[in-house]
Amino acid sequence: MTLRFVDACRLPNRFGEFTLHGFEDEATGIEHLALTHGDVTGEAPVLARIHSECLTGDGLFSERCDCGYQLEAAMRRIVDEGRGVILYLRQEGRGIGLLNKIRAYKLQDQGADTVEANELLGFPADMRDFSICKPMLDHLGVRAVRLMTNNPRKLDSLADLGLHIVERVPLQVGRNPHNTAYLDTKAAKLGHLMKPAKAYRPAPPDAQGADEVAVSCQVQ
Ligand SMILES: Nc1nc2c(ncn2[C@@H]2O[C@H](COP(=O)(O)OP(=O)(O)OP(=O)(O)O)[C@@H](O)[C@H]2O)c(=O)[nH]1
Ligand SMILES: [Zn+2]
Repeated sequence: MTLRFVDACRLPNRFGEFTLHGFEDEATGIEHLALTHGDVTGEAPVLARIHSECLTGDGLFSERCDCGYQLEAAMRRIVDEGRGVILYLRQEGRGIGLLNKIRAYKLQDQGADTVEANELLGFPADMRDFSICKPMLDHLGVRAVRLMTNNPRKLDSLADLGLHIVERVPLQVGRNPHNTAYLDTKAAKLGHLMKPAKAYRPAPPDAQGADEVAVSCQVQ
């Protein structure tokens, strides 16, 4: 794979001031993004999120998954910390693509779980390839990361690809009545490290944002 850096620009958003970096994987033509906040170069490990595209969760506010909540929480934590990086990888639907994810969601509407739905469509449970991450982080000058994730397989894949991960930072947010079964399947079948959840309680009226939703919904 060949990574080509295209350009970077300011990206202020409602959480803070980010720089948006655009890349192309020349082997596949896929465009990937990185968001940085503060100075991410140097020896000190950087708070990082490697986020797989989820148009439905990240852009359309879907409650079927936890992706949008995780993205928001990651941005808030990075801004609170003063520095950090998010790789936004264009690997929608754990790599099966958006239209196949819609097919998989329909099968889940009919009773399949998230793993069975992929398999019924002829795909493995997870088709993602994380090999672009190391060259992206190298380009940004990131040498070591504290990675926000609940997925131990992702940690193993990234470590095998040469990423220096000094710590896993849990990122358990956004449980709600529409994604409870999905999150439980991720824990049971895909090995995600999830603390047990209490029954869902609505967030208090003054709670805003992903972290607050998590606090109101999950056992700490
Ligand atoms: N095929 C498929 N993909 C899904 C489904 N729900 C979410 N996704 C995709 O799953 C990807 C996110 O993966 P997750 O397993 O939620 O999380 P992860 O990135 O492995 O682990 P974390 O770092 O803990 O978030 C995104 O690309 C979503 O589009 C689903 O039901 N079927
Ligand atoms: Zn999602």
